[in-house]
Amino acid sequence: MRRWSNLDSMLPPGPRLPGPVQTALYLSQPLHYLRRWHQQYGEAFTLRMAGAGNMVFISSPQDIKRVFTAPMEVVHAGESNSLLRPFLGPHSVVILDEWDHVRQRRLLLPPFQGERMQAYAKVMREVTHASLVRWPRARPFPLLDVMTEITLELMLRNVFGLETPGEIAAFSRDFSSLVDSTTSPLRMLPSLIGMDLFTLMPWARASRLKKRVDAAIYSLVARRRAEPRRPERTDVLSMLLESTHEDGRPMSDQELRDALLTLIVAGYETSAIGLSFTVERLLAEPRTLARVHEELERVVGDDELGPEHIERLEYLEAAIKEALRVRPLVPLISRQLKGPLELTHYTLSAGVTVLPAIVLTHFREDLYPEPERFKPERFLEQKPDPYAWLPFGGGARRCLGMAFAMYEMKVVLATLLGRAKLRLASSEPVRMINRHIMLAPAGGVPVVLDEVRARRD
Ligand code: HEM
Repeated sequence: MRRWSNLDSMLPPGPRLPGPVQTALYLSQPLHYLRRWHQQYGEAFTLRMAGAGNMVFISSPQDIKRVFTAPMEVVHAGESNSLLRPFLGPHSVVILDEWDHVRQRRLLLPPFQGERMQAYAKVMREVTHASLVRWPRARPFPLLDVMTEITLELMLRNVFGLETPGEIAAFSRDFSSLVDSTTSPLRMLPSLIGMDLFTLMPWARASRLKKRVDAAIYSLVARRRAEPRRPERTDVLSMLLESTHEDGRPMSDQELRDALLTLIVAGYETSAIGLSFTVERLLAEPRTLARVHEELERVVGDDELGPEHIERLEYLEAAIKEALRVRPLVPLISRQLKGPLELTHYTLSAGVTVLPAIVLTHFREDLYPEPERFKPERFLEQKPDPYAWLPFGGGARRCLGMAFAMYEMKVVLATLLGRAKLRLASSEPVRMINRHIMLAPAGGVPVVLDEVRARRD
């Protein structure tokens, strides 16, 4: 049904509260208010956010398809990430739009294509085994912490190609401190008004840390450029060093630095949250965990987990997809309109921000009957509809690391669940809370590890 707003005849309806009140409500409890306004105003609604103008939230696959398939001149995503420019650099794929974006993305794509994933499997498996034996026993600990250590190490080994424990530990320490010191909303403030905090305050802790991280990346790049080619190297940086622009130029040092930092920032925390939520859902639903165990026994048994098994772990893959549906760790994505965009019932004009609300789409009763229930079977025999299942966004901006993240989650979980006897530390449901722009598990999913079986391979 078409319901016109009384504020602007071209926009879907929305709350009539003053902009600052809408902003405050939304920021206080985003999920609660999004769901409430969705119920109240229907599948497309408009919020007027202080400083951000009109924001139209959409949730129907038909509308989402229109956004994902619109020409790149009409839908921009890089602009809203521009506050990350001082941190990620001018060549970061996340802050670029149109042809600049296409060109940079093409340079990064080859190491993230599906068939490349097998090259990363061994490191993923071994890092997980090594982590598991260090986990505390018989007392609660937050799963998210150990998952974050695993995914950060995997980025450093599989993407950066680091090999020695000393180098990995030094980089992890500086990088984690840098992320912690830059991502609080207060510290983001200067970037919001276009100021580069790192240049303006060279003495600040964050600026010093960034200098250290940058220096470590530049020295890694210099070392790798000087190194004779080693065919056994399968890391992402090896491929990026061979990547060339259309005119044959290799990527510059700054482009490589921006790419590496972007990949690690986009990739490690997201995957750790995805892993933690998947384990949490499986432990909370013993029926599904039993099916995962049965599949691991049947497909892997006493063998060393390898690519030939990973592709056959269909139930585990369906469980990960279902966990990403019920726990969409990136709840919203956004596009700025540079020209008119026709939705099913509205035509939006340039200047509006349109937001596919993943967290609303994933809970639509018409798409997912009993939407709150964790049912991996939904994804067992059919591929997800890209406009109804969108934990990785979509269109030309779809997560560049999607194949990597899905493969990584499968390998880490198959390795862990084959050996670890875990249980949730509390019977209270784990809530989703805001962490930066993501949704993370409150308390980091406290679990207890009762037993670790010896490696069977
Ligand atoms: C469970 C894990 C992950 C989730 C849920 C996730 C989700 C997302 C989402 C929602 C977007 C925005 C897409 C859009 O606007 O349409 C995105 C973008 C991106 N992701 Fe991921 N991501 C994950 C893991 C990773 C990993 C492991 C990497 C790298 C190795 C990565 C690299 C990127 C990059 C570079 C972009 C920007 C793409 C562009 O602007 O063209 N992500 N991701």
